[in-house]
Parts: sequence; C-alpha cells; structure tokens
Amino acid sequence: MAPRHKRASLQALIDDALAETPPGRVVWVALSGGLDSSLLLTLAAQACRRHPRPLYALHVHHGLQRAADGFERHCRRLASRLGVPLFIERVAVERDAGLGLEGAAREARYAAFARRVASGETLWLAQHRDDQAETFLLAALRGSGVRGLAGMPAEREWRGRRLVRPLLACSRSELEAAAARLGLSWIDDPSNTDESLDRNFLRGSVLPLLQSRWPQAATALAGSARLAGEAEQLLEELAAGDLAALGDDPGCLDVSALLRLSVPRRRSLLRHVCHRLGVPTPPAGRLETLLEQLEARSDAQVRVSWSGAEARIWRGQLYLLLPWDSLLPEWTLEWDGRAPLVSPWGEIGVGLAPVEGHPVRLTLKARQGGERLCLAGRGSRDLKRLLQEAQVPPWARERVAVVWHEQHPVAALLLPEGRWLAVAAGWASAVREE
Ligand SMILES: Nc1ncnc2c1ncn2[C@@H]1O[C@H](COP(=O)(O)OP(=O)(O)OP(=O)(O)O)[C@@H](O)[C@H]1O
Repeated sequence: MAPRHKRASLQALIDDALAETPPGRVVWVALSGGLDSSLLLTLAAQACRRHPRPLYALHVHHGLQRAADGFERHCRRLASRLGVPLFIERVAVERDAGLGLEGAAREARYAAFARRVASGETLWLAQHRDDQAETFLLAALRGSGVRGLAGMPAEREWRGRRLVRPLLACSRSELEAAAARLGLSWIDDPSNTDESLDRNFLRGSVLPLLQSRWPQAATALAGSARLAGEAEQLLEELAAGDLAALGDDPGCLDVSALLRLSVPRRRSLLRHVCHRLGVPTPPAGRLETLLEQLEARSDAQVRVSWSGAEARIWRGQLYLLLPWDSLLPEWTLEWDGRAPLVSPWGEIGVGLAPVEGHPVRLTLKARQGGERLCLAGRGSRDLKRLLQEAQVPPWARERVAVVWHEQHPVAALLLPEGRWLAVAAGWASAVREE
C-alpha cells in the first residue's frame, strides 16, 4: 500500500488497503473492542460487501482486568451484527517475564495472532496517527535512532503474515467523528486513563498541552516518524549492500572487511544482520562493546552476549548466534536413520543409511573425544581433526552428535543445524554434508 500523506476518505483508505489483498485471501481484523478497532471492523465489513474477501475478527482475551469479559461481549455483539465470524483467543499473560504488564500482554497478544492468523494471511490493526505521534515521542524520550523514531509502519511482513494499519493516516478525532456518524458503540478500556503508564501520560497530558500551542503537533510528529522510516529504509539498503559485499552470509562476517567500513556503517550492518537472522539486536552498551572487540587482536577469542543472542569472534570471523546449549555428555538417542531426528532443539530432517542393504539401528551420542571414523579413501581419522578441517568453531563442537552403528562411529552431525560433518565409508547421508 503506497503511504498516503494527503487527506483521503476513510472509505477510500479501507478500499485501498483491501485492494492490496488478493481476492480469496483472508483478512483478519484485530478487535480489542475499543473505538478504533470497532470502527475498523465496521468499515472492513462494509468494504468487503463492495469487494468480497473472507473477513474474520480476532479478539484476544487477556484476562487481566475485570472489564475483559465486557470487551469480549461487545466484540461478540458487534461481529454478529456485522455478520463477521469472530475468533476469541484466551491467553495467560506472563507477569514475571521482565517486560512489564503492558509488554507481557503485548507478547501474549502477538503470540495469539501468530497462532490464529495463518502464514500468507493479512492482519489489520487499528492504530491511528495520534498513536503514531505517541510512539514517536516515546522513542525520542528513550533516545532512539531512526529505527525507533519511525514508529509503526503502515504495513510490514511479520513471520510470513502481512500486518497492515489502514487507519495510520487518520487522526483520533476523525475516527471519533466517523464512529459517531455510524452510531457505533465501543468499550473504553479503563486502564487507558492510568497516567502512571507513559503512553497514557503522553496521551492524556502531554499531547493536549503540545496541541494547545501547536495544533498540528500530532500530524507533525507522525510526519517525522514517516521521514525517519524513509531514512531507516535507506540505511537498511546501505547495510544490505555492505553485507552483500562481505559475502552475504549474515551468520559469519569477515572482521577485517567489517573494519574497512566506517563505525556508523559497522553499527548499522550489525543491526541489519541481527534482523536478517531473527536474533535480538544488542542493546546500545553491548553493541559498543562488540564494536570495540572487533579491533581486538585477531587471534583473540571474543564472546559478547546479550539477552537472546551472542556474538563470537574466531579466526578473524564474527559469528552471530543464538546462545545454543551444549549437548549433555550423557545425551543419547536411538534412530533408524529415516524418521525425523528429534534433537534437544527440535526435529531435524536428515537421513543416514548404509550404501548397501537395509536401514539399521543407529545410536546418537554426544561427542566424548577420541572417536575415529573410517573415511572413503582416507582411512581411519580422528574426529577432532575432522572438525578442525571442517572449520567447526570451538563452541559448536559441543553440539556435535556422533552416530554409532554397533561399536563403530559412522558419522558426525552438527546440531541443531543438521549439517553432516563427516560420514564413514559405506554410508550415505541425506541433506547437507561437508
Ligand atoms: N485484546 C485485543 N484483541 C485483539 N486485538 C487487539 C487487542 N488489543 C489491541 N488490539 C489491536 O491492536 C491495536 C492497538 O492496540 P491498542 O492497545 O493501542 O489499542 P486499544 O486502545 O486497546 O484499542 P482500539 O485501537 O480498538 O481503540 C488495536 O487497535 C487492535 O487492532
């Protein structure tokens, strides 16, 4: 959807957003029961009469406040009046996840969205311009760079789904006027007036004060968010180009090539690769530590971790990793070489069988040290040497499973990637082999 900066009727906005979804593809509306999403569902239902699409509403019941059942009742009434199938997802919000109650509720909500909305489908959210202005201010008050200041995109890919905010260009007062014209009812969330929460304080006290002096304040702040979004896109393009020049492998970057870039470009590239890999970006302090470590002696082994990810430097390469555990020394698994292999990190689609004859019983064990494999044309080889030859970094060697047939090691498999590192003579592996 091309971003709209000029005034357009609400109906035209919704029609445009709908036109982006091919006929037959499902559109979901995330319905909280508040004014904005009640209006969005109503307008979507009207638009779907003009341009038919399968339309569903999704309400997440957080169960956090007494009012929650009232939201659900309202959503049921509205959806049934509009003839839109409504799905209710009940979630348990993890209060102690260190995200604060609002953050934990958001996590639980998005997890519920991902459960219900299938890959390839579209989910509409009802945030509007004033929400965007608040998001911009919150980001500025945290000292964010352009990525944070860009606020919420009008649309984005999210885990294979499309997230769209068709009302992002509309002000709250436009939406209130439209809801009044349509005679809509909605439920006001009582927690929205609690100004101990930063967003509510901005909404209730700060923005009205700003607008009393600068009536266009919300429009201007949302406009700055849009410009920050464009700047961010340019930075992303630059980082993607830098990554391509470095070999296009986000998991492993050549440190000396990285050092030829300016410091801001290094920073931007590191954030970019974290995004590409789906690992959390390092907080500012950790990122600076990592940048300093890039200049450490090239033979030094470096490890910088942050919540949910870590970076290691080994032999002049920077690796960005999820903090995988090691295999426990006593770990063992029976396997027939054909069924999906259930590793401690999940199922892996690999296979192993004798070149001749029938599948046999195999046992996987954590590497103990001292294993030797008999390789075609090379004879008996120490697995440790083979791992060095395959350039398996030291931390990954803790995740090497050795496949045994009777008393003999016949293959070595890197988990959880499922990469074959060595396969003995007379055996054939399926999927990646090195
Ligand atoms: N419990 C929920 N179930 C489904 N969708 C939700 C829920 N809470 C929020 N959303 C979606 O996320 C958007 C932003 O949430 P936010 O909490 O800012 O809005 P709200 O003030 O609760 O609701 P509204 O935007 O409907 O007035 C909502 O517009 C709605 O599309």
